[in-house]
Amino acid sequence: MPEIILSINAGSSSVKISVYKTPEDNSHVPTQLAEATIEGLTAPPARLKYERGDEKIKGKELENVKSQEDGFRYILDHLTKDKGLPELAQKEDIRFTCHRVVHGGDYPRSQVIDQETYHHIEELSDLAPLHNAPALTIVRAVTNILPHAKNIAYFDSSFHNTLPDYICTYPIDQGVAKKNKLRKYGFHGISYTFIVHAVSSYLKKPADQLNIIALHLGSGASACCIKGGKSLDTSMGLTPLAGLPGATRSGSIDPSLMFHFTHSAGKPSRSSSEKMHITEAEEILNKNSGWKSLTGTTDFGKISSSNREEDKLAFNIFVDRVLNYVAPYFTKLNGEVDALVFAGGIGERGDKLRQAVVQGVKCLGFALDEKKNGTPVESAVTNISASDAKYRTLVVQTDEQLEMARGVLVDKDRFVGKK
Ligand SMILES: Nc1ncnc2c1ncn2[C@@H]1O[C@H](COP(=O)(O)OP(=O)(O)O)[C@@H](O)[C@H]1O
Ligand SMILES: CC(=O)OP(=O)(O)O
Ligand SMILES: [Mg+2]
Repeated sequence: MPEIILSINAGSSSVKISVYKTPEDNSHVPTQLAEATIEGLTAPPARLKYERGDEKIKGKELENVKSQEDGFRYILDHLTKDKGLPELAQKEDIRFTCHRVVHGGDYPRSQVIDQETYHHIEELSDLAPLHNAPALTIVRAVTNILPHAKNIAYFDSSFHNTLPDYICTYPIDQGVAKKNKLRKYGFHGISYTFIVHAVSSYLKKPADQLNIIALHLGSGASACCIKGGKSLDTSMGLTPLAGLPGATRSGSIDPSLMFHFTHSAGKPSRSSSEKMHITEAEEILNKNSGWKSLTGTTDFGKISSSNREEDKLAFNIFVDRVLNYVAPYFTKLNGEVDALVFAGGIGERGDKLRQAVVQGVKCLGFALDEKKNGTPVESAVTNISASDAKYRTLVVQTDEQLEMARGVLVDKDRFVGKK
């Protein structure tokens, strides 16, 4: 009998939930029944996008949805009330819930969320202040509302377990580093796993032979150097703050900057609560920096099409910081690159940004077909390279929910029997 999988992706500015049915055969291909996205949590009012077959809702404004948990509750209600989705007429129909958890510490793969895993994820919350705590509010809501469903955590950090020691070690006192587990972890790994699978089937090349420079550019943005299908380097670090700037995040800055920014940097922030213990410095760099601090908006679509000086500056900063990773990753891969991949909300929809980034690495042999780049992407993988480009540039419509649902089918036996 087909079973229902609810796949939940709590991003820093959005909640995306997809509903799948398990296949009748032994394939690892779930069938998507519906997909709901609530975007704009950092630029209210939040908006709903819903797709089930031909039924589509686009941009419905939601006044009372302010957090990832509100978003989850709204979507669950919407799904169970949707008469066109008889497979999910009642909450009890849901057998598996997958949760995207950004920081998984040393967990090398997905885990059933029991008390031990829950507490471990909670302990890691301080290292992903915009993510782990909101994801756990959803886990708690699921435990209350759907007590019969099996909760499984998929970690953004697991994909980067292959980082070599010379890349994930920070040059600081190693006693302190080991005791406090201070190292580069890296994130967006569920998306990078999807990208590897998608590019592998698009190019008909085995995943373990693929070399990719991948850019996941959304509210949070990161770059990943993928060698032989595995993470060799990535721009995020101990936390998702490092590397590229984002909607509300500064990205990498001189670590001393905070000492000069405010003297109360080390004090608990006003929003420190039982759920989130962060200092004023962390609050400033995670929640009050990035595009929001430069331009007043977190909407990179608006920034890209604006002529205001502050928007142009933000755009140029992003292009510059992205380029700071592309050429070094190209050399780390010895120039043997199957594709430069753009993904995430900005990577998939930001044609102007793609154009500027690719222009910046033109000397390496990347070039875009302007028409293909300017056409909204529709398939999972779209080749936007110019016909005479030496290297391929692809846009991948990443789907973290699908990647997690596939994981359930692959690992079902491991989950069964464990509560
Ligand atoms: N047309 C567009 N051009 C560039 N950026 C866009 C466009 N539409 C949306 N975006 C940006 O995509 C980002 C959201 O990306 P997404 O990956 O969905 O976010 P999250 O990190 O919450 O998962 C937002 O910063 C939004 O402004
Ligand atoms: C890890 C991270 O920054 O995720 P998101 O882009 O979804 O906020
Ligand atoms: Mg995201």
